[in-house]
Amino acid sequence: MVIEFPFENQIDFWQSNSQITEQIRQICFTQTGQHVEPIYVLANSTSGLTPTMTPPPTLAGSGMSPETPLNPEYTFANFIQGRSNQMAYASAFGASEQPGVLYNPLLIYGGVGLGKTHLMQAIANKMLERNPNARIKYVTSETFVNDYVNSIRRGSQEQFRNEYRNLDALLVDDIQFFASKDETQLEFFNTFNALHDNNKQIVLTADQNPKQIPNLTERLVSRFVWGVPVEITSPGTETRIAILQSKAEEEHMEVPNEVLELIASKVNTNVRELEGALMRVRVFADLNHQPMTPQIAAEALQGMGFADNTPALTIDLIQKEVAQFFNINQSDILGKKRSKNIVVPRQIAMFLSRELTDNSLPKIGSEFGGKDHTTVMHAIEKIEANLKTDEKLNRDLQQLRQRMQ
Ligand SMILES: Nc1ncnc2c1ncn2[C@@H]1O[C@H](COP(=O)(O)OP(=O)(O)OP(=O)(O)O)[C@@H](O)[C@H]1O
Repeated sequence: MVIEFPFENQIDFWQSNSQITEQIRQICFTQTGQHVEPIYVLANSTSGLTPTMTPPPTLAGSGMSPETPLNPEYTFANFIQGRSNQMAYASAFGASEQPGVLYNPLLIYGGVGLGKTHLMQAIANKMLERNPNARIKYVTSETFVNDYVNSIRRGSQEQFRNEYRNLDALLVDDIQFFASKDETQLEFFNTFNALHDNNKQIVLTADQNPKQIPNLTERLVSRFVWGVPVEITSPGTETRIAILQSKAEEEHMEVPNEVLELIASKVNTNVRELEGALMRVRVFADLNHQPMTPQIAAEALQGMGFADNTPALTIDLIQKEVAQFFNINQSDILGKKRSKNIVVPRQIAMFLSRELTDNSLPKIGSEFGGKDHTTVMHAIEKIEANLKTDEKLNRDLQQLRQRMQ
């Protein structure tokens, strides 16, 4: 599938290929309802992007797939640990410290977008940091299958074996696709043994425990679970917030905590969607020339199929929004100052509290620093009267309502 992607207005916001890839994943998911992996991002010269993701050279004539480059951004340093991935992190880190020794094979399994590939590649990146000449091959199981089939077709099995067995580490992503491919499973079994017998590191990922993957031969399953099969599950709320904070920092974005909390509360599926949601909120806010507020975030994520748990509008939230809008402090709104730049926002906040919440006049008064209900009534009448003639007031109120819906 080829997706034409309207870079124009949005290019400023995407500074790295990984972000673009993430965004494309999101778009593919929205359009097709399926998780697909974009292969290459081709950028033209006017887009302002350097085409760093152009296809790497093929191994001419060998029938072997082009090398899949490791993503240098997948490191242990930027992987956030939580209860859901602690074991996987510790085992992967252990494998990177002493490849081929303790955690061999290392099998990480769990649902989509939870960090399996990240950890797998972090091992390889760490190994390369220590020894830039380490021979490491990263493939998906589909690539392994294709390479094997091509080697049969071309009679180049010797070359295939050289390619896959003379390694310091072999990383195979998504081994569930070996299911039902008996000949490939036998070839992989032999590859596995050759590497393992020589204490070379093997790292595998799967979408579920291999014992539950149908149509995998028993001897292969027994090899897969030989070392330490570790599961990654969906991160809890705190870990999701920490991941968002780290992502925002990486991208030099200043995002208020309430916004991160809102995104984390809505997107509880996987980390890929979590990151996509953050980017979506950022782009949405920028395109609308609005600051990132919980309301804007909720609007940006509307209709994306995430949980609708937008916090109910409260008087406190209205006061905060109005204060931010008029560039004053919330304490000014609650206080007694009588200067015009404070009195008008205070009256507006009271007016909106009456309009947008179910609170009574006495309750609103008490939440505005213990004021009497007649003060609230006076404020509401004043705003209603001014709305008949004051265009700016109409515009301000319109914008405030939009922010809070
Ligand atoms: N704990 C984490 N800390 C920081 N980033 C994370 C974490 N978990 C996942 N990510 C990020 O989420 C995105 C998806 O992760 P990754 O591709 O590793 O998932 P996966 O489990 O391999 O998914 P799939 O099964 O779809 O291949 C990546 O950008 C990765 O960096």
